[in-house]
Amino acid sequence: MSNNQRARVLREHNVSRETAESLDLYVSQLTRWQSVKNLVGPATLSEVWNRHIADALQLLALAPDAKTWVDLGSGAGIPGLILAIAGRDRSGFHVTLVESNARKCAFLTETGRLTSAPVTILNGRIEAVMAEQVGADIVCARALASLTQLLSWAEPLLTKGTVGLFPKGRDAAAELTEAEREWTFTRDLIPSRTDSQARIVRVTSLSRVDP
Ligand SMILES: C[S@@+](CC[C@H](N)C(=O)[O-])C[C@H]1O[C@@H](n2cnc3c(N)ncnc32)[C@H](O)[C@@H]1O
Repeated sequence: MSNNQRARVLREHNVSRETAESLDLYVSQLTRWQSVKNLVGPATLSEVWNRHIADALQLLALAPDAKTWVDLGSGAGIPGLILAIAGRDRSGFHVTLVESNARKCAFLTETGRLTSAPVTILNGRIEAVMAEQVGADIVCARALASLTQLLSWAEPLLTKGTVGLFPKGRDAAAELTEAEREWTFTRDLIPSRTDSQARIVRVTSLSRVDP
């Protein structure tokens, strides 16, 4: 793991010493659990600061005033747990992590506790818990499903004022075209800071296309 990569990410995201220490703890937990639980793609661990930490942190800058976040299909806590660690000094900051896999939830619970991250971990299926998340400021999800599926899951929130932030790869424009067959929404395609081909889709004011 490159110390240069770590230093650059911490500098570019203006991370405090205390938060850097907690992110180090997150990385050491991820590395320790990875050997037995395979939480992230094995090839990505050597680039964890850019591929995972910076990729998550860039979302904070897109919603500087948001306090309540919901991360769908959180996996190893990307982006949700990383956001909670970085945002934990902000008053009222809280992230709900929704993850159906129990062993990933065990990792999230232990690592959330060790890093004092303001998280609630919901070990269940997204479709079963969305109604209780209405009113959140932001819903996000990385590497989970097509944009059409994400909008469908997040409909109870996105139709009531929540903003969606969905990191997507190079097919973001095609995913938007497909989603616009079923949904009407306001959207921006924001260039990713970690991958020149990737985009973050920001969605607001969702409604279903009239049949
Ligand atoms: C490919 S992983 C991505 C994890 C993480 N967001 C990331 O970017 O590394 C997708 C995760 O979503 C979870 N998942 C898939 N469908 C789900 C559902 N319907 N409800 C809750 N979690 C789900 C899986 O267990 C898995 O951990």
